Amino acid sequence: MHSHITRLYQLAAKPSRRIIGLMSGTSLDGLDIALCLISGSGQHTSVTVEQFITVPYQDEFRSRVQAVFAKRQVDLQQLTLLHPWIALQHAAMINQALRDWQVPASEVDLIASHGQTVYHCPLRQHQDPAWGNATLQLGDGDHLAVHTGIMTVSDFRQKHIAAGGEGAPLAAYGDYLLFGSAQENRILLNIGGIANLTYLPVDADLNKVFSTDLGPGNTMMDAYVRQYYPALQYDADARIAASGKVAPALLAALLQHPFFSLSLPKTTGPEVFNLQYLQQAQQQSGCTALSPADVLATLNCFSATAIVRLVQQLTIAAQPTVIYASGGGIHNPLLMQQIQQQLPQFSLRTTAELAILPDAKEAVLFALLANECVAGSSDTFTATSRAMPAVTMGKISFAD
Ligand SMILES: Nc1ncnc2c1ncn2[C@@H]1O[C@H](COP(=O)(O)OP(=O)(O)OP(=O)(O)O)[C@@H](O)[C@H]1O
Ligand SMILES: CC(=O)N[C@H]1[C@@H]2OC[C@@H](O2)[C@@H](O)[C@@H]1O[C@H](C)C(=O)O
Repeated sequence: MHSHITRLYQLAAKPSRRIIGLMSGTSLDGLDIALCLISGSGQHTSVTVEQFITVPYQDEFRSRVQAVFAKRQVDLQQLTLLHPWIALQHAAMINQALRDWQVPASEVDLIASHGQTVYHCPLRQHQDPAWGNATLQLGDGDHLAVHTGIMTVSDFRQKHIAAGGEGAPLAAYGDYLLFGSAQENRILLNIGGIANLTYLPVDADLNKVFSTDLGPGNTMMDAYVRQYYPALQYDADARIAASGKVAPALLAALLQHPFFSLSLPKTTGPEVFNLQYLQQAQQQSGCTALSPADVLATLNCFSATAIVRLVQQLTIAAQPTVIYASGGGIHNPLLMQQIQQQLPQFSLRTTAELAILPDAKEAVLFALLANECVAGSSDTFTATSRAMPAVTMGKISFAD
């Protein structure tokens, strides 16, 4: 037997594993690195986040990724070069974080790497029956493993698609393992570039658990700010949006997108919700002469309304229901205020109240998926629904 396999076997048998979860999301703001101590697996999983940092991306990283990001036509050489290059950038960020935390690589069992999504195209989006669901994440796992010296699990989304899903959201798996409650229905709402939620009914009956994308979280607001205020990356604390007025006709046009009428669960991305879509909605509604502040106020309200409408569609058993929010959108006070105002029957909190830092949550979820990949059991997820195929996800790369 190869010594790699022996090591993998020993790793799977340990009572707890130290796993670095990585998330590089659609906002392109930075790499989230969560150093997690994960005990057990399946229903018996518990996590302590020992360290967390978001390493901001430099302009060079952002512009190289943006050259292909969510674009139908790209330079194939650039795409090919990016695959190892992103992994090398991420490896350098991990190595630096471990030095700062004074944690030797030999004390880390695994890296769980989401990679960088560059294109997401489920069948219901591209609508060409000759093809199926597809998604592409760059940042090769072998390069990460070799350049950190740490065994790496990567490319989680392909197995979900192979087993009948759309490749996203994968949040339901980790949310189910960590946050099920016997006292209350829980909605885990993540507001990143794209907003998604996981619904966990009381007792977290696996047949009813699912996660779905909701529509744009920050992505359209960020894209607009980056175009009209080139010195800014986002509308910090919604200062610009708060100084504008919502344009009802534009809001109504934005809410017409067919994505909102698709059945649940569903997925989307900046391939759909982007500035081109905004321009189209402005023309349709005759709102082409709005001030940037009014456009941002409307986009902010659009994201809030898309989230609220989907939550209102859920069939929720008659128990108290609490929304636990995470992701960068929780730092947007206008967005959070609109969500709470439009959903007065729910209490809106953050995952900090469940002992997981809201900014770290997605990185932790990928660490959990890697833990399941090496130490989980095929009995944990038994649902046969399209939402949560019962498969382990991720590909294993050895470091030598
Ligand atoms: N103080 C703030 N005020 C307003 N918005 C903020 C603030 N801080 C962060 N954000 C928003 O959060 C975004 C980053 O969110 P996050 O890191 O959760 O996204 P992501 O992980 O890239 O997205 P996804 O989950 O869709 O892949 C920023 O681009 C910005 O829009
Ligand atoms: C294809 C892709 O990268 N999708 C992301 C994106 O960011 C948020 C939303 O769109 C979600 O579907 C997903 O990420 C989270 C982590 C998920 O899979 O649960």
